[in-house]
Amino acid sequence: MKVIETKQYQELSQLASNYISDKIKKKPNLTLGLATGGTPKKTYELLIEDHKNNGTSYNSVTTFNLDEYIGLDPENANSYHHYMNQTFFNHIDINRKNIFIPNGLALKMEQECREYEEKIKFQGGIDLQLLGIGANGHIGFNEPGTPFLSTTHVIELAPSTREANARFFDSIHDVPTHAITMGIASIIASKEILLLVSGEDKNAALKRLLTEEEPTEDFPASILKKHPHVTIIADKKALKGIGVMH
Ligand SMILES: N[C@@H]1[C@@H](O)[C@H](O)[C@@H](COP(=O)(O)O)O[C@@H]1O
Repeated sequence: MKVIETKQYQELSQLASNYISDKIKKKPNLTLGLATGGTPKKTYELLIEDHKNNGTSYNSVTTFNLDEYIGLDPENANSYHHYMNQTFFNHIDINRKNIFIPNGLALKMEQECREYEEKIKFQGGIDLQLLGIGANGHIGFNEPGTPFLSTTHVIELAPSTREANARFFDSIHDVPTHAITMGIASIIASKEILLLVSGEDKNAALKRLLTEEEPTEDFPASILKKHPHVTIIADKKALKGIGVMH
């Protein structure tokens, strides 16, 4: 895993945006895995700026999002469909038919999960997966204990995840209890992974990721150690007290 340290969140976002936009320039029909949450917000903002100022085109790009809450309508302000439209898709020239986000309202969830995996495979796999990390080490919504061999599935959210994400909702009672998420095996099948880590809240998780030895299902992000092409961009606060080789 290659670690790039930045001074703060702004610089982290700028590097991440440059990284992604360079990939698209090199491969205009890139298949991009996307993440939600607070961390990548600024990256999306800068990618939009880059699209407007430099003409980076998403016309041939295909995207797959990591996850979605179960039971939230795409119009719901807290759904990841809504987040992605508002934060990114509405502002770039992506072809709507090339956008894939798990359907949290599917009547047959098992079928939805299976078909999501098939769509990724049909597309030839994900070239670059953008990732964040939960304070408990979750990636996507794969909570501690999720099997490394998991593919897209429905998961019960950990109480700490619901608490952390309650900041986006009116009350913690409104945070869905379940989500549909790409599995750990689906994430790790991506050809390349870009993990963004910002702020002191993530310091302990990042420390565990960078220092502990063997991957363990108790700490989902630890699987990244087994992936041959992972780049971590982290700011000083996230890296506080962690010795990183430069
Ligand atoms: N499901 C998302 C993850 O995809 C995200 O990476 C993580 C961190 O979120 P944040 O960037 O807001 O800290 O938790 C959320 O629950």
